[in-house]
Amino acid sequence: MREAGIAGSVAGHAKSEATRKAALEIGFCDEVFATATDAVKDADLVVLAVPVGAMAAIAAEIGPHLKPGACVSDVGSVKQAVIEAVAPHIPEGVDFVPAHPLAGTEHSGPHSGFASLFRNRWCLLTPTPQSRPEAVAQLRAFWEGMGANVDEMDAPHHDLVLAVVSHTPHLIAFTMVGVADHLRRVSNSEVIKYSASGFRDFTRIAASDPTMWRDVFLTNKEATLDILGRFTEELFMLQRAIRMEDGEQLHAYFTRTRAIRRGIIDAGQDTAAPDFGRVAAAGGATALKGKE
Ligand SMILES: NC(=O)C1=CN([C@@H]2O[C@H](COP(=O)(O)OP(=O)(O)OC[C@H]3O[C@@H](n4cnc5c(N)ncnc54)[C@H](O)[C@@H]3O)[C@@H](O)[C@H]2O)C=CC1
Ligand SMILES: O=C(O)C(=O)Cc1ccc(O)cc1
Repeated sequence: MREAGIAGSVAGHAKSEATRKAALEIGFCDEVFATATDAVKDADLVVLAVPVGAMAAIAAEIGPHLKPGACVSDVGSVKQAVIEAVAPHIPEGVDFVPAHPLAGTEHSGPHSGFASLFRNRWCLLTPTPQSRPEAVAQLRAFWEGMGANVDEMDAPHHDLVLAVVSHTPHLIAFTMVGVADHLRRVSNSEVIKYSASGFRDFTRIAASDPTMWRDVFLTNKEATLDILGRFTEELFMLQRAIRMEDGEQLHAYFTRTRAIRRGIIDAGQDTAAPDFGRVAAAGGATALKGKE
């Protein structure tokens, strides 16, 4: 936001004093507040950036303190649950436009952010029937200003898509690292030493924040279980093919998956920065304040 010049000023809130201090030191925020209610005062845009399971509590806290005409958004990895948690606390005259930038790392905290994080990455907006088109357009411009490509979809579809492309793959990575850890015949040092890039990426993903991922699976339960069920069916089919030494089936399967990968095109676009006002960021909630 700051690099793109789309924030007049950024106010932040995080519960931990160390996080607030770090956010100021690295220039992530112009000011930090010990309470979310202070951070959102006079903010034009408030971005909730807490684990999905903590969204309801922070929305309830800030609800009565939001400026009329403000827009509330979030970056949660699951969207239906966030809408259910946040929407009841949004007062009349304040917009709520849920969003999910598909960008991040296994690291957490203010030091994990960097200006190019969202460049050429997708940000999915899942407006509710109550989200005014003007607010949706403004939030789109906000994310495009940081270099993101923006798409809109409804929240249930978002949650299903993410179960396929992110949530279930993360679960598989967590599981595979757990399996390697249990296998006493292969030491942890051998796992690290000899891991090819695929498994190394599993271990990177397995280092992601446990609270965040617990909340993702608890709140996107149905879609994750649906995809996981399909995954295990395919896995059993491949397991059987290996047992039966059915090379033809294995080859046909891998030929199909290779074609899918080759069909995936990385399309990116840079967009112009919108003219945004003053931004207030909260470790847990980020708020954009009036242009000064
Ligand atoms: N890390 C990633 O790669 C991505 C994360 N997300 C989503 O963004 C959100 C935030 O994740 P990160 O920024 O990675 O986490 P983070 O750990 O860097 O920041 C989370 C903040 O929430 C605060 N917090 C935690 N529990 C809280 C509670 N009960 N009440 C109030 N504050 C609380 C923490 O103190 C911290 O300041 C999550 O909903 C996550 O699903 C979305 C895209 C990518
Ligand atoms: O670290 C990775 O590879 C990620 O996939 C980061 C990530 C985590 C959660 C999201 O909702 C979006 C992106």
